[in-house]
Amino acid sequence: MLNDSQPDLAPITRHLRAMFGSRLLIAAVSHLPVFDYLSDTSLSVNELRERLNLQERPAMVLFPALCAMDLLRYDASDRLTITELGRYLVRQQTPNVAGYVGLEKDDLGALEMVIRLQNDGPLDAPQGITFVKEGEGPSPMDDPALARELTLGLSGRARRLSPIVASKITKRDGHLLDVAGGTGFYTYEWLLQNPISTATLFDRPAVLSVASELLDELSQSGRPGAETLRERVTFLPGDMLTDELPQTDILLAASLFHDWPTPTCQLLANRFAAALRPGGELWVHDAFLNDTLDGPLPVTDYSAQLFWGTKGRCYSRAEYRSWFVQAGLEPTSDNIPTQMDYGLIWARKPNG
Ligand SMILES: C[S@@+](CC[C@H](N)C(=O)[O-])C[C@H]1O[C@@H](n2cnc3c(N)ncnc32)[C@H](O)[C@@H]1O
Repeated sequence: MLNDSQPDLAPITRHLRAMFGSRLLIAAVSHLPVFDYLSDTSLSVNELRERLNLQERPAMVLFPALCAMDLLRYDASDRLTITELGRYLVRQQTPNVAGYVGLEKDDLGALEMVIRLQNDGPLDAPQGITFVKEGEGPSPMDDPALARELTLGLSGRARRLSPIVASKITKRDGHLLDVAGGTGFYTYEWLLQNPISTATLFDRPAVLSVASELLDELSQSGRPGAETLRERVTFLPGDMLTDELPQTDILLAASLFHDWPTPTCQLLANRFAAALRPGGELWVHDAFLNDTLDGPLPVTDYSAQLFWGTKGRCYSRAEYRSWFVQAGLEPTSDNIPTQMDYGLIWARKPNG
């Protein structure tokens, strides 16, 4: 069993994700070019978006990242302006390091980041988008080999974080619905801590077959209660965007919203609210931007990674809570850290 007294693995994922932040920096300095537009004026988010010809998602990945790098900031009128540090990226200033950053301008990752920023995603994705199943188009989550690779790729993080998450979300005799539950570890650990409760693991069929194998392994581990898991879990294949979801007391959305654009997040929040029984709870485990959309740096780097690979980005708690309110839920003010730059927030469905 793991718990939060063990080392936080965040340094590893921070080093990994810094690559995507670096690509944003090079794109902003050498290709877009953000610092030229802001060199002698401040601009609102929408004004800067228009000048750069960026859609909402790439702008909400790039601008928070440049703020987190202390290169841009919001002034008292909520307009973006260059910081003292950022002035060293303005070409008219002497000295500046825009040319030095520009030595990397032909880096293939940076060039592809520019394309993705300008296009709000890759120009072409013949196999579909990572971790996403939407409509009739191809999805790697429906290809047995790719679904296995991607699901097992998440399994180490899930093994590590799931006991911590299970210890922090509500203990309850009732039902947990783990939507887009992937490996199933969040479900299994919660059931181990709630010995008479039941759960549904909802995901694509190819993902659930990997989750079932992982459950076989856990069931035979000798851990107390592990032998009861199989009879308490229902594997439910489906499409969370269109299929009916079973009624539940607790709904867990772990690393889920961040794969989707804002309108889909609102749709999902509405669907999840409808699946909750009165008094039920929607729990989100994710990495959150500051409500001021200016950091923290590990999360803006993660947002850049998600922008690169999925249809989503990281969102602030305020953005989540606005979806919850629109879905008829009552957000709590709890901000519960876990590890690896993740945390939990939750909302309640009113009674009756
Ligand atoms: C980033 S993974 C998160 C998995 C797990 N919750 C975790 O935290 O490890 C996203 C999951 O969403 C699932 N998914 C994507 N689109 C889906 C859809 N339309 N219906 C159901 N599941 C979907 C994927 O198969 C994948 O397992």
